[in-house]
Amino acid sequence: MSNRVRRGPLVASVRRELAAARAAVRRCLDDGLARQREAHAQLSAAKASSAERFATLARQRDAEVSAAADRLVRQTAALTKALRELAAAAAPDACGAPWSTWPSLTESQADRADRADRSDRGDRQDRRNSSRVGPMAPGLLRIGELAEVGVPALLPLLDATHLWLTTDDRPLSDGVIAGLLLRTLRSTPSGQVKLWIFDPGQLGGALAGFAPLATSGQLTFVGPGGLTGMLDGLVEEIQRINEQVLAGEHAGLAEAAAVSGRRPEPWRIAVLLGDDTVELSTAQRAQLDRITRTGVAAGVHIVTRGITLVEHPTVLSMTIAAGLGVAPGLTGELSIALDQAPPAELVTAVCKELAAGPPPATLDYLLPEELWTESSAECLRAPIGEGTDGELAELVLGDDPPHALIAGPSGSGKTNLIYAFLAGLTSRYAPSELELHLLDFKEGVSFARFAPSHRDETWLPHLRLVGINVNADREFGLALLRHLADELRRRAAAAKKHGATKLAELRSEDPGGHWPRIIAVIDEFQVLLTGRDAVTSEAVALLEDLARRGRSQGIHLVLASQDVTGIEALWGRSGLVGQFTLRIALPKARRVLAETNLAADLIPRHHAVINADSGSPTANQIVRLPNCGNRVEWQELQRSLWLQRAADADEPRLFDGDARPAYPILPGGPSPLANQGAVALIGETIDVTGRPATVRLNRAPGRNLAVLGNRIDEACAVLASAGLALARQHEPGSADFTILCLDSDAEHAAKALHAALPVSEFHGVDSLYPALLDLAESAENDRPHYVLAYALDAASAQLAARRGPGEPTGHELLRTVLSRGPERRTHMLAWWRTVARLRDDLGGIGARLDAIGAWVALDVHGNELAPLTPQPGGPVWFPREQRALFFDRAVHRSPEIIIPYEVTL
Ligand SMILES: Nc1ncnc2c1ncn2[C@@H]1O[C@H](COP(=O)(O)OP(=O)(O)OP(=O)(O)O)[C@@H](O)[C@H]1O
Repeated sequence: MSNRVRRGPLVASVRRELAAARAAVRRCLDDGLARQREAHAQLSAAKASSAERFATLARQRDAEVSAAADRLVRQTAALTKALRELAAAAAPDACGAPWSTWPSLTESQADRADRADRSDRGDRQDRRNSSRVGPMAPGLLRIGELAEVGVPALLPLLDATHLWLTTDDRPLSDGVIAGLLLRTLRSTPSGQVKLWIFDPGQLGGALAGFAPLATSGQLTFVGPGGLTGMLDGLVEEIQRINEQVLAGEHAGLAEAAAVSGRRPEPWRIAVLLGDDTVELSTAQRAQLDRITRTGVAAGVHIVTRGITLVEHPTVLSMTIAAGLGVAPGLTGELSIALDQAPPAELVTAVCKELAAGPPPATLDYLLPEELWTESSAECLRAPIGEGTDGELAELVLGDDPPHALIAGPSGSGKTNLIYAFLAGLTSRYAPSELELHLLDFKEGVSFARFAPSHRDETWLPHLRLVGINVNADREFGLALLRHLADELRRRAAAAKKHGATKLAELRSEDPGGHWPRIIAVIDEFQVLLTGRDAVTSEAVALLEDLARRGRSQGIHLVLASQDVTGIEALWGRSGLVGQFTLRIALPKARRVLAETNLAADLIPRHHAVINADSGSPTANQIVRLPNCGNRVEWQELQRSLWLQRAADADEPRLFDGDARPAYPILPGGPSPLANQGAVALIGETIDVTGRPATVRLNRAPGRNLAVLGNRIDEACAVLASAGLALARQHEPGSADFTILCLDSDAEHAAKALHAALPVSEFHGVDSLYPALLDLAESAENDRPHYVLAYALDAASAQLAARRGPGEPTGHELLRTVLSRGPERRTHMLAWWRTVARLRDDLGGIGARLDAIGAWVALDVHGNELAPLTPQPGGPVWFPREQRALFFDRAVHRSPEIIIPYEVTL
């Protein structure tokens, strides 16, 4: 029972709990079912809207993709543009321009000339600046375009890399090399890149378009056997540059150039075009490796096709296959669509232009901004061209160096250099500061432009004397030196008086004096020193004196010579040469610099080596000379200088060895002095002033003149000028003239003179005897009577003919007139065609010739004149056209050379 009782509450409790649990479960179930229903409802609703939502999302996605694509296009375009701009800046002008835009192809010769001309007229200073040589390497060089990107593919080369091409397409790779070379050459100053091309496969044919550069020394084609020499040469260059140019101060030429502002050495590029036949020897390989490792710093670059280069940071390698290039070191994986080779005619045209060099600067390059502002008290200083530093390079003459020697073979530009120096000097110094004497011993008229002429009335106001075509007239050179020696004496005396030891002191002690510096330029001066005769010995003595003492008196000599003989003529006289411390050597000049100084062999044309230390190799200055020969430019300069001259400035004296001096119009008229002896003019002396040669016909015995020789025109000219001059000195009608003409060839001239003289008789061979008889027997004692006899020896037979008893022969009469005439004021001026005939007429061998006090010899050799001169054996004289030897016993120690006048009757 008790168990039943006790079990009852437990059951009930369980039942309650079970009921509660059941209720809870039922509630849960209901909730679950409700949520299930709700979820089903949601699912149904979601299912209903998903298609639309998907479509929306897809739309959103598409829009974003398209916006991103747009952005990509825009950004790529901007990037490409920026890259292109960058490329254009990195590869400017010739470095990057497509071949079709290169001016050489599109610009005609005329356009180029016009462009050069326009730039010539530009501002002088700008031109000086623009002509300066840029020291830095050009930009990057275009070889094609990055295939996928369309951006230029650019390579560095100068001062940066060697280039090693491996290729299956030789023409394409050679085109790449040609393009690189052409761009490099065009974008560096002329002459600053030297090329070697080793092309054993085609013997230079692969890059034949560059051949014009070989003519100007910018390119060397290396033959199959020349590789060793070329590599050895480049190794030596690198070594030299390291030792002497960089000298431990700079890491490379690029750095040296950046510091100094000028490139001390050109770039050197060796192009090696290999093929299957080329196998480098061990030695060649070793040299190539050395160049590869060390070359870039020294500006030496290798560009190879098919020849392996050693691995080195400066080696850029590129593989060319299937028309594309891949250069991992440059563009990574990207391939390069390579440009076509430059057109062959473009290569040749550009190379021809480069070989010709840039158009030379001209005269105005040397002129100052303002004329005549400098003082020459201390020295004379003028530019003659542009030095390697781009600055004007000057010649200086003063106390040190005092004198200059210029040398160069024919055509090397000596005259041009002298023009350049004169332009610089005459535009800086006024004529009161500088006087010029110019003498040219060669045939030609290079200095004639500085004197007035019928074409141009102007002259160079500094010029006192100019001698042209003097080649045969060494005496004129001597005359110039004598003139300078006189001036030297005058200056030395003035310096002594003022206690001055040099020109600057004299000028400050004597401020009112006229003490310009004097420059005497003698071109082809060796002609003056060629003979072993009195002219040479006197010239050398004078030159020595002038060279030694001229320094302190402001007299400067500039001697120019074409070949060694001139210099050697001086070389034997070390004292003389030593004074010429300023040396100027034109290309290939020999011996003007010191023996060990070979610079003149290395300079290109239109350049000069200036050396102010007697040619010592360390004092070389290389100068590029402008073209100063242009006549029109000179005329312009000369006119502006001429217009500034002083109002009383005299014209310079022009001596032209090829011209006959005209009979001068003498100043004044009849002179009372004529009564003591009138003066016959017989020609012009070879002298700085062009002084007339005269014979005074006074009452002294022997005052007759003999003209000797066969040259009819000149003999007639001597008699005509003598007759006209004599007539001019007497009152009209106060003197008599008798013309004797014994040869028909001279009749025209004799009659013309007869007509020109106031009171004159004319006799031919028929009336010769009576005329001589009159003259011999004349009682007249005080009236001047001049007998002008033409070809007197032609009447020798008549003169010798015997007459009746007691009658004198014509010869006797003639001798009487000659010997007794002068004291009665009757003078004979007679022409004999040989000395022997003169002697025959005067009495034959052993005849005394005292009656001939003066003579003029034309084509007569010196030894034939022995009986007429005090020198035993006669004077040293070889007849020359248009020149005569003149001797007047009354005034001369030895005969002098004269030029018969050109007389127009
Ligand atoms: N710096 C220059 N630039 C351009 N042309 C030049 C230059 N120097 C000389 N020339 C030209 O070269 C030619 C020869 O020059 P130049 O007459 O001065 O030589 P040279 O040495 O005096 O010759 P020669 O002794 O035969 O008279 C001339 O036509 C001249 O115009």
